[in-house]
Amino acid sequence: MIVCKFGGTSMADAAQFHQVKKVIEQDPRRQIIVVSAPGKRFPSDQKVTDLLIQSFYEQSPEASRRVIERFSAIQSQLGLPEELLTDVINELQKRVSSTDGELSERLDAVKAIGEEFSARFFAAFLQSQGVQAVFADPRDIGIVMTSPPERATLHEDSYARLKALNESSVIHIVPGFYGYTVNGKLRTFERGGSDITGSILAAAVGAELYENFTDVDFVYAANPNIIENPIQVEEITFREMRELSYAGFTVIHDEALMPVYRKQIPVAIKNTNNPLAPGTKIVGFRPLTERPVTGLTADQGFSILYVSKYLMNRELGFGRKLLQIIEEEGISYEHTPSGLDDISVIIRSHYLDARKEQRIVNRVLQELGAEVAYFRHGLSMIVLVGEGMQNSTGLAARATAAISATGANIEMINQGSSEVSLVFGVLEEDQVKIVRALYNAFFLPVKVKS
Ligand SMILES: Nc1ncnc2c1ncn2[C@@H]1O[C@H](COP(=O)(O)OP(=O)(O)O)[C@@H](O)[C@H]1O
Ligand SMILES: N[C@@H](CC(=O)OP(=O)(O)O)C(=O)O
Repeated sequence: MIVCKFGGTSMADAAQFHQVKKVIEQDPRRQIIVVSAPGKRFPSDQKVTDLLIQSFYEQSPEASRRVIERFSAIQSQLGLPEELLTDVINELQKRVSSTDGELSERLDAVKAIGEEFSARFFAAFLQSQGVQAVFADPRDIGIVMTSPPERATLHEDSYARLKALNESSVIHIVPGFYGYTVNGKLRTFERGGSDITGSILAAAVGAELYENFTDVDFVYAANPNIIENPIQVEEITFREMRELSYAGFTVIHDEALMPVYRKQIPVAIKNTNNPLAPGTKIVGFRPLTERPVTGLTADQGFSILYVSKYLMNRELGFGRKLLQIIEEEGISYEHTPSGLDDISVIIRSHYLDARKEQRIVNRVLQELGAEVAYFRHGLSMIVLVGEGMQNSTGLAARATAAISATGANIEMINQGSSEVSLVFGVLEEDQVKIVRALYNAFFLPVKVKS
């Protein structure tokens, strides 16, 4: 049994529906198919999920109209029953105008329309082509979620229920991205969460492989939107992929790796439109290569809380108290590089606003007796990742030299959460030139001086 996930670009229109059907028919083991909402048909297009969010917040008839237009085009081009489109229209109108529940719950219900109807339409299309396929409602098969809305996680009891999918002989078309709480409340994962749905199902049924289909032939050593023709990564460890996915590699969601990793189920990242290409294998272990760094990535939208107090390192519990203040504001943090008399806390900027920042600074100065405390914004995190890094001497020096040669300042350096990553905090405006400099330093053949 193979579990496949097809992302938004793979489900973007009727032609892609035909292509996904072709891919499924290439291997009879492809029995559980997770699909995302229709994504971009071309670079400047909009994902249906983004249009649904607009239709919710802006109560925008234009955004709702464009959602219906996307599904209408698929329905008419595939000759699907009109009732399916009517259902989309009715469900969209009902959920956007609902006043039942908290705002974030109502938003989840609207966002999930994209995946639900992508799956319903695709199942209907396969049936119209004589394929034994059914729409698998997350409520019925047991994708049980825990709160909170928008970033729910799977309830551990789900695995026992989902295992039953193993006994089925028909192809199950499962909408990604969402499930239901024990009280029947719809909850979505974080953005990009259909990857998580696929991983959960693969783990639950003990799949021999989890195939994550997207629109690129490989995972590349750097974002192909920044580096032209980047080096292909044919094999990568779970640990490396998690570090890279966490900080900007949008090709797979970082939380999608743990369920399959626990069961040592291999993952393959493949291209829906070039399915016979080998793709990138995500494995538990791989032999080290001559290249210590496997990939590099960048993610922007970070802030830094800088705190300084003489002899801070001698004050028992100073760090804990500082992080307690952050926690009491409902903020999670990313890194806390520190020195003898100072400490920095790296935070994703979307958690912050002027009033929160002022409250935090005041408490740090008054309650912790800090001499200096302030926020800096507009930072990017650049992450170098590689299993070979831990045994590679001089790597940090090579990286800092490459960054310094661009004229950019390094605001922060930190060992990542595992010894396979190194994190540099830089100004957002320097991000692209630094990614290019690091890519040249670690991936381009060294130009031997003649
Ligand atoms: N290192 C990388 N390797 C491959 N793709 C990457 C990388 N970093 C970013 N990407 C981008 O991720 C995109 C695939 O993710 P996404 O757009 O979410 O696709 P899907 O719709 O299949 O979920 C690729 O088209 C590519 O532009
Ligand atoms: N459609 C949802 C879930 C998802 O995973 O989409 P994609 O597979 O296109 O990244 C989102 O945009 O977040």
